[in-house]
Amino acid sequence: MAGIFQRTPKLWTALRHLSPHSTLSSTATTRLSPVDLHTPFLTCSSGQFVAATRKLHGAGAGGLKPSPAAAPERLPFSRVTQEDLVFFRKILPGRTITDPDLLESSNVDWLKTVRGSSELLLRPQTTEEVSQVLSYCNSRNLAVNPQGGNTGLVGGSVPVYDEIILSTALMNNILTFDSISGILTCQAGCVLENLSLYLEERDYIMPLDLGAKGSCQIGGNVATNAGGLRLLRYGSLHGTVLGLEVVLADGRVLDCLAALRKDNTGYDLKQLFIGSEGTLGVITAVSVLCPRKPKSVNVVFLGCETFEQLLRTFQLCKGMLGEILSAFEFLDSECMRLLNTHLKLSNPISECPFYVVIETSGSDPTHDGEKLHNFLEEAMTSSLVTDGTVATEESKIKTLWSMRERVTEALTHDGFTYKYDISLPVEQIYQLVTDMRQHLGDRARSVVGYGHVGDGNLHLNITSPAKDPSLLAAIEPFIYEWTASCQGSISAEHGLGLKKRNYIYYSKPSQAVALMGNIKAMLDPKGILNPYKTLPDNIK
Ligand SMILES: O=C(O)CC[C@@H](O)C(=O)O
Ligand SMILES: [Zn+2]
Repeated sequence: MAGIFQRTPKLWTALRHLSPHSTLSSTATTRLSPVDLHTPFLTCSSGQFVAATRKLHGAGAGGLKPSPAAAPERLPFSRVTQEDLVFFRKILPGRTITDPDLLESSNVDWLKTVRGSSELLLRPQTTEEVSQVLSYCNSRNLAVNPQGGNTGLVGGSVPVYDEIILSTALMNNILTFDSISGILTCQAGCVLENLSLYLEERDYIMPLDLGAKGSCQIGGNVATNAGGLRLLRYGSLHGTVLGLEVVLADGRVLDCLAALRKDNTGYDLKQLFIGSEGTLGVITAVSVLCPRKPKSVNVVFLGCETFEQLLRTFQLCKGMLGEILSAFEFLDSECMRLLNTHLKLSNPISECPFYVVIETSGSDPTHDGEKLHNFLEEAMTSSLVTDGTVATEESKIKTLWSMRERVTEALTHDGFTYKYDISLPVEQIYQLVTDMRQHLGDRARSVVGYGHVGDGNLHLNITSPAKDPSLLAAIEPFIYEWTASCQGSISAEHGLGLKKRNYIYYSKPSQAVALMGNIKAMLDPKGILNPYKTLPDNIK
């Protein structure tokens, strides 16, 4: 059951044509009944559908070679020989892949913007096998590209040249789950969605939820420090990952897989590997602190006239929904246009410059419903929102979430996409989109803004009919300079990978980058792990 509310009779009339929902008006003549808000449901996002489409469609137009600027020279690593293959086949029988057709999808990133030319894919099942592989590669000076679900957006998960692809896909066992503490321990190759389903059967959820959950793997999520849609509520993986098992470049196994909430015995080494994009070690197992599955989830889709009103809605929402607020996401009208045009998704409310997806997750449907009702009434009477719809039933919730989760997919049908993942003080996040539009004029096909308002994380995406170096030159370094002028981050949650590594200095001082270089040299002296990623080509 879903409800729609609106500010004016005219809008209400328009909305009634869209679907036969109940209404909540600011004049309080018709209100959302408690039933609308209290209907129980099982899960709260449409990740499965989005992930499945992601798998099928891949990305849109554009070249498959990294641009010369993005591609450094091949470093002097050894090349795989027949003797090497004999060794790998001995330790990984049937899982040493050299067939070019089978290698194809592992050599290309999801966006189809980076293509490597690896001739060897290894599929270990155990930590011991990973250790044997790395120990051998290190001694032979063979470069290795660790790979999870290959859903990354910065070219971090595919080889640049002929690096050996080390896939974690077959390391997909759940090791333990403690139903009292909620601590899950599993191998790195477990697909995020499978973990979510496993946990939901036990009344828990993963603290992480992403549009790519049908394909992405937990090891890859941790390696990129993926943020996603629940970060506002459950925090980043730096907090929810309690332990890691990592195989170092020389094959040593670092067992930091403790499943403890508190542990102050020395430096917290696992933190180094969270977000290191496979450059410091290969994550082979993870223990994660999982929240209880909420008993009551509501999703609201709202329209705002200005970004200023959207921010005031966020402020109001934090105050009035408090502990039950679990997501506050936005998309602009350009995103809505792409969803309509390319995916045929229809706008569930009337047209607005900005749209907001708010999710509440709590333990008491009556309490949560009342809070949400009061918030919506206040948001309307103070004219912060112009239109909206509420969903409590699982399928409606999925439909509303897909308006936000499928923007990435819609963009792939719009042309070659330049992607930016920026952290800024929340008041400034949309100004960047406005300035970029003005700066580019009609040189871009679309300039869209969406993202995680609750985390101050903007996804600014720009499309053109095909890859366009002059457009790129207009975007960069403009966008990085703009971000740096606000002390923002040029990578909020996607990592630096191949594409962004040389822009690190816009967000990190040279001392910090130099220290990162020292850490890399200490843990991986030959530099065999995911070369050409994360760290800049020349460390100052
Ligand atoms: O496509 C993007 O740029 C963002 C993808 C993802 O981080 C999201 O929040 O939807
Ligand atoms: Zn995101």
